[in-house]
Parts: sequence; structure tokens; C-alpha cells
Amino acid sequence: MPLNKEIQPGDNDELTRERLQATFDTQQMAAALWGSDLARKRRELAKKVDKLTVLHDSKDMSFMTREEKLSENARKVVQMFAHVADIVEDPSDDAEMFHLSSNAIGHEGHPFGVHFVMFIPALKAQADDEQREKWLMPALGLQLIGTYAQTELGHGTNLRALETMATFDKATDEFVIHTPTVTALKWWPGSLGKSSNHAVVSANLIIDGKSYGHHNFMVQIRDENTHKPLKGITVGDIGPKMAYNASDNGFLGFDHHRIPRRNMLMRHAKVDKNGVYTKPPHAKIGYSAMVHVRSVMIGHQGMFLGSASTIAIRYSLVRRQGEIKEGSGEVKILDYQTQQHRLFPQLARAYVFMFAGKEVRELYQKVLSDMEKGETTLLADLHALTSGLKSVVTHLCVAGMEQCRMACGGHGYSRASGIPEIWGVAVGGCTYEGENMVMLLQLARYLMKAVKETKKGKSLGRLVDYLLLPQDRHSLIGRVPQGEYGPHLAAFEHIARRQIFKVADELTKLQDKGMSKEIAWQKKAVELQRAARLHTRFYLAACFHRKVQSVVDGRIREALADLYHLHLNYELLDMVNYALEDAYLKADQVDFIREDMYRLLETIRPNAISLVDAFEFSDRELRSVLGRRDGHVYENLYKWAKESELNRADVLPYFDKYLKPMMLAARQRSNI
Ligand SMILES: CCCCCCCC/C=C\CCC/C=C/C(=O)SCCNC(=O)CCNC(=O)[C@H](O)C(C)(C)COP(=O)(O)OP(=O)(O)OC[C@H]1O[C@@H](n2cnc3c(N)ncnc32)[C@H](O)[C@@H]1OP(=O)(O)O
Ligand SMILES: Cc1cc2nc3c(=O)[nH]c(=O)nc-3n(C[C@H](O)[C@H](O)[C@H](O)COP(=O)(O)OP(=O)(O)OC[C@H]3O[C@@H](n4cnc5c(N)ncnc54)[C@H](O)[C@@H]3O)c2cc1C
Repeated sequence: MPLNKEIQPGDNDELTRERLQATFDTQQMAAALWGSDLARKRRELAKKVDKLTVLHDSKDMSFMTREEKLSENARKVVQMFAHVADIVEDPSDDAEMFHLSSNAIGHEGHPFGVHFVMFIPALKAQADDEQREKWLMPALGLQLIGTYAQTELGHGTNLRALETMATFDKATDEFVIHTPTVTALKWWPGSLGKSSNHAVVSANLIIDGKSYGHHNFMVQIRDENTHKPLKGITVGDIGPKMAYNASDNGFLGFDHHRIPRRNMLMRHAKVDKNGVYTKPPHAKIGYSAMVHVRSVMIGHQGMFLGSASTIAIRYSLVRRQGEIKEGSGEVKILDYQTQQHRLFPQLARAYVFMFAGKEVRELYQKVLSDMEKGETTLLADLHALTSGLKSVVTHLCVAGMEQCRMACGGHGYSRASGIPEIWGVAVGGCTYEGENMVMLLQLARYLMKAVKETKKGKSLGRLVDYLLLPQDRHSLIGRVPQGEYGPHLAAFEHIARRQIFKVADELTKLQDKGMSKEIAWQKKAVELQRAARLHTRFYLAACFHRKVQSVVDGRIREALADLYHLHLNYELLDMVNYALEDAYLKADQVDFIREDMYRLLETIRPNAISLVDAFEFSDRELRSVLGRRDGHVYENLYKWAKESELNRADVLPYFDKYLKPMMLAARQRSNI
């Protein structure tokens, strides 16, 4: 059977020749990346969106003001819901809906961004049956627009310091929601500024003067018809951001605003009409919407890096600059070893982040169904895993995307490349849903607990059972037959385990000297977050291994294995200092890793375009002139530049207003 190679009439010949070299079928690789069902659905929905002009951008968003962006994406999201039944197979499938929104709307935000990613998940996990009936159904039916208002101007990380109050008034059976200070203003919630009319609000529950910590409350903030803020509510937009500017992240204040008692989300924690409080089965069950987003972010971030890699690799096959052999003509920039070394490891990361995203979603679904039954044993594992992955993946994604941008030279800096916007959206992920450093320390807590269990000969679970294994003193990399990569994965494991035990021992020593647990933790915090990173990078490498092993088709497995082996080599070199510290690796082994990595760059080179084609991003979804599937970059860059708002007239008013009078005056002075 012929292999699918994504060749279409009118394509740039250079790219066609590249595509013909592929050793595998791109549609089968897409199935490995997305899952065969989702890959098929993506392909079909992209075709349908192409035909539905109401879903198309009315102009490039780079040339729009914020208000135009908000209005444009509100228009498109409404059209998207109006046509949803004709486009997707299952509107309740988050993954399919995400791809529809990615094609039709892009990633700059829209009024329902937080509605679907946090508001609804919060209701699903925390509202009781009656409350689900009251709010979840209307929310799913788009009768209201919700947001998730937790962060305040003064505090985002330290949730225990949130100041918004929900004081129970027994006499009226209501909560009084109040913002006591300026720092207590809710700040940042997506779509709050101008779009939402409801919010899940985190506030301190106070009953008879006693605080029970923050809980979630449903608050209507705007009138459903006039959209004006309700009495006692102040709400607005927090202003422009690095990116994500089609989202109206907002502020929100309450002046003794009253809501019924039953507006507290009461699936787990409860308050009855007498003010009697019932504790939830797990203290952090109210954090479930955050865990939900952290779990979806992994795959999304992989997709962002996949988009940037697609743009940079396709462009690097069109762009020619300089000669390798004098007189033999300018080469494609992807033929430079430095360009391959810059881009292929990012491509490999994009692949593994997408695989890890799938694994973590499966664990999330399991925990969610357990929670329905009041079972919370796996919550700590999920929290630890998502905290580490969220931090490592977002960090490596933005570092990788920056490599992609630089690899496109000057044109990468233009918004026409599409990279600045996706970079800006992805980098937000380092901060939202828990600042990365803070979340790494959450994982470190879990790892330190795991060490304690290990010392008793027990394991906390599958994610950390490698801590029970003995340490090898020396690596076998380069000491076993060429082509065996078991020792590479063992090196990730060794490095993580060693750092985890090292910092655990250091903490114990400090405490043995009389230092308090908290101060010892501070003294070792940098080392602790390193342990969390190394653990997560081991998890990612092991996840890549699991994926390669699971692929049945030989050609796909071989092409994926090349990426996997590159990943092992590149990441090991990135963290090689840890393996040199205890002489686990010797200098000749580091050289071996390097040489093997250079060999793999050459092996991957002929498959490069097909490895990015396999993401199957449509041009509409990619929104990049450089990353166009057909490779016709230059004529389209020129066309794009002509759309610039500055080109609407040959002479703009500021010339006559400022520059001309200055030059005239200067000329007059020089004539005197
Ligand atoms: C259809 C799909 C469309 C998708 C479209 C996607 C586009 C979307 C784009 C953008 C959307 C952006 C949306 C962004 C939203 C937000 O940012 S919402 C706000 C998020 N805020 C945070 O993440 C705050 C971070 N802070 C915290 O989570 C916590 O404060 C903390 C740092 C974890 C500490 O909490 P706390 O002080 O309460 O707890 P500790 O005392 O430190 O720890 C006590 C123990 O609890 C354990 N713990 C903490 N959290 C959890 C949890 N979630 N689950 C389980 N266990 C938890 C912690 O580990 C401690 O355990 P131990 O005592 O055993 O060690
Ligand atoms: C694009 C975007 C969208 C958002 N959407 C929402 C939303 O929909 N709803 C919502 O409620 N919020 C939202 N947020 C807010 C977001 O969740 C918070 O900004 C985030 O949790 C970080 O909190 P912070 O801003 O208080 O940072 P800070 O905690 O002030 O962090 C500043 C620095 O202090 C360090 N630090 C803080 N605490 C510790 C610690 N314990 N140990 C070590 N270092 C520490 C951090 O590592 C960081 O370097 C959004 C934010 C962004 C950027």
C-alpha cells in the first residue's frame, strides 16, 4: 500500500521532494500522536471548518485592537456553537471541542475559555446533584457564561491567605460575600472582565465568627439581560497582557453581596441552615478544577511546541542561506547541523509531551470517577504528577519555542510567523494553575514522603517505586551493543533517584543538627525543586519508552524510536552534570552520547517534514505564514505585510503633526 505523504497540487517542489523521502505513513503517525479516532475526527473537522466561512478569521488578528479581537472571537465562538452539531461527532468530548476551537478560533482566548476549562469542571466535581441541575445544565446549554474567580490581587499562590469573605447569615439563610481590602479583589480570572455573568468564587467560609478556610461559591455577577454588574459588584478588565489578549481577564469586588446558602458548592463540604459545617472527605477536594486544567495543559503545551516545530521545520526547508560546500549553491537551512540540533530535540519533546498528556488524562479520569464515590486515595499521586509535569512541560515548551523562533531568523520575530502568539500563550502556562516553582515544591513534598516510606521498605505507588531499587555505581551507556538504549533510561532513573535521596539526606542532617523542618526546607529548596524536575524528566523519558514499545507498525515504531533515542541523548546531555558528580558517567561515555546524538540528527533529517506533517495542523489552525503547508512563504509574507494597518495610507497623520514641523524648523535653523 502506498504511504500517505501529504502531497498536494500546487505545493512548493522543495517540500514535495522532502515529503517523498519519508519512511512512514503520516496518517499512521498522526494516529500514534493523537489516537486514531481523534486523528480522524481532527481531519474531518478541519475540512468542515474550511468550508464554513462564518468560522473564518475576518482578518489577521495581529492587525486588530483588543476590542476587535474580543468581538471577533465572540462572533466566531457563537458561530462555532451554532454549527457544532454539523462539525463534531461528540460535542461533549473535550478533546474534539478543543480542536474545533483551535481551528476556528485559535489560542488568543474567547468568552467561553474558562467556562469550559474550569467553571464546568468545578461544577461537575463540586456541585451536588440539585446544584448540577440548577447550574451545570444551563452552563452546558450555554444559557450562562461562567468563570473561575480564585486568585486575588494580593495572593494567587498562597490560597490560605485569600481574603474574600463568605459569612453565613443564619437569620436569612444567606452568605454575605465581601471584599474587605483592595488586595482582596479577585484578579486574573479569564473572561471575567467583560464576558461572564456567573463565577465560581473562592472565599473564606465564616460561620459564627469561625473561619473554615476557602470554599467555592456560585455567584451571579451580571444581569442576564442587560449584562450590567449586579448591585454590590464591581467588575472590569485588568488590561493588556503579553499575549492571550482576546481574553478579558478581569477584576471583581463584592460589597456585602448576598447569595443564598445553597450557592456554596456542596457535593463534598456542606453547611446546613443551622450553620453546621460538614468537612469534605479530602481537604483539597475543592482544588479539583485546578488539577483538571493542569492535566489538560500537558497535551496542549505539547501541541503548542508541535506547532512551533512545524513552523520552524517547514520554513527551514524552504529557506536557503549560505553554502556548505563553496560553489555548490545555497543550502536549505535545515541542512546545517546546528539547525537540526536546535529543532529536532524540540520536535521530540512535542511528541513526548503529547504522549504524557494522554497518560495523565487517563489518570485524571480515574481519579474523577473515584471522587464521585468519595474515594480519594489517588488524589495525592495525581496532584504530584500534574504539579511536576505542568511545571517541567511548560518550562521546556517555552524554551523550545524560543529555539524555534530564533531558528527562523528575522522572520521568526514577525508576528507573521505565528510563533510570538503561541509562545505568549504557552508562557502564561508557567504561571497560571500554580506558579511553576511552587508546583515543583509540591512534587518535592511528595517525593520526600516517598523516601520516608522507602526507608520502611514500602512504596507510595507506581510513580515512585523506582526509589526502592538499588543504585548502580556506573552506567552501561556505550558498554553494551550499539543500538541498546536501556542504559540511557537507567541513567535518567539513576540521576533522579540520587538527587531525591541526596536532598532527603541533607534535610535529615539539617534537622538532626536542630534546625526546624521548615527552615531546613528553605535551605534546600533549590535542590528540592531540582529533584522534582529530574523525577519528572525521568517520567517523561519512561513515557516515551512505553509509547514506542506499544506501537505495532514497524515503520512508525522505527521513526518514533529515532526521536525517542534523540530525546534520551539530548536530555541526558542537558542534565549531564548530575551524572558526572558521582562519576556514574565517564567522559568517554558523554562523548558516546554526543556522537550518537549527531548520528540521529542525520537519521531524522529525511523524515523531518513528515514528522511535523503528522501533527496534521491545518493552515487555518497554525495561523503562520512561515509554516504554510504548501511552502509558498515569500509571496505570502509580502501579502501579509501589505495588510498592516500602517499601510492604509502612504502618509500617516503623525508625519504632518510631528516629524514634518521638526524637519522644517531644523532646515530653517540651518539656513540662518
Ligand atoms: C475544552 C477544553 C478547552 C481548553 C482550553 C484551554 C485554554 C485555557 C487557557 C487558559 C486558562 C487559564 C486558566 C487559569 C486558571 C487559574 O490559574 S486558576 C488559579 C490557579 N491557582 C493556583 O494554581 C494556585 C496554586 N496554589 C495551590 O494550589 C496551593 O496553594 C498550594 C501551593 C498547593 C498549597 O496549598 P495549601 O496551602 O492549601 O496546602 P499545603 O498546606 O501546602 O499542602 C497541604 C497538603 O495538601 C496537598 N495538596 C495541595 N494541593 C492539592 C491538590 N490539588 N490535590 C491533592 N492534594 C493537594 C499538598 O501536597 C499537601 O500534602 P501533604 O501535607 O501530604 O504534603
Ligand atoms: C494568563 C493567566 C490566566 C489566569 N487565569 C486565572 C483564572 O481564570 N482564575 C484565577 O483565579 N486565576 C487565574 N490566573 C492567576 C494565576 O493562577 C496566578 O497568577 C498564579 O497561580 C500565580 O500566583 P501569583 O500571581 O500570586 O504569583 P506569586 O505567588 O506572587 O509568585 C511570584 C513569585 O513568588 C514565588 N513564590 C510564591 N510562593 C512561593 C513559595 N511558597 N515558595 C517559593 N516561591 C514562591 C513564585 O515562585 C514566583 O517566582 C491567571 C494567570 C494568568 C497569567
